[in-house]
Amino acid sequence: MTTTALKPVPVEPASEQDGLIHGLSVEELQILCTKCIDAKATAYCPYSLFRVGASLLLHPSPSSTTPTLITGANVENAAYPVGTCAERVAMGTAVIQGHRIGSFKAIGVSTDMDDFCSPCGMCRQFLREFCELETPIFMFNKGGEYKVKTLGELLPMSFGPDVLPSRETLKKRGEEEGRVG
Ligand SMILES: O=c1ccn([C@H]2C[C@H](O)[C@@H](CO)O2)c(=O)[nH]1
Ligand SMILES: [Zn+2]
Repeated sequence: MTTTALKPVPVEPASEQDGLIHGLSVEELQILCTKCIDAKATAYCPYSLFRVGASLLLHPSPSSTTPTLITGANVENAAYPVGTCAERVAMGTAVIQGHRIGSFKAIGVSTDMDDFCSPCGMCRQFLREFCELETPIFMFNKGGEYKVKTLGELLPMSFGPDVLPSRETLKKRGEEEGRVG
């Protein structure tokens, strides 16, 4: 299932350096855009009828000749809150394939709207577990135009695994304080 590739066009100045857009080549940005638009077609959203597609671009491995992407789409449920967003479906898929922090070069999100849809708060936190704060999130509208923000911009002063003391520290502290759990 493929869409005619829409050309990604920024609607705001995007950071460009050495011919790269937020660190992505024109080819990588094109495939990030195409993949999240294609993924949108796989959404299960009979309740909201609001299709969302997400794509995760992996950092290239030394042996890879073409960009590698993992995709997801929103999956809803008759019990509405049980439904899952496209971003978490994509990231969950990546995680079970063994990817972790350091794997992800960029994230793409697309909808059928003229406007730009940014990941919800729950997805921002979910992504925070596995992405650097510098990771760019490209938000594409239905025409392939985009706005881009880093995860850190979308989730300032965030809480992440780095904040938690190690299990060893917690255990030791618990023992010192005479706590059981
Ligand atoms: O960034 C977003 C925002 C919403 N949705 C989904 C959740 C629900 O299925 C539908 C309407 O909120 O869109 C996503 O997948 N990603
Ligand atoms: Zn979400």
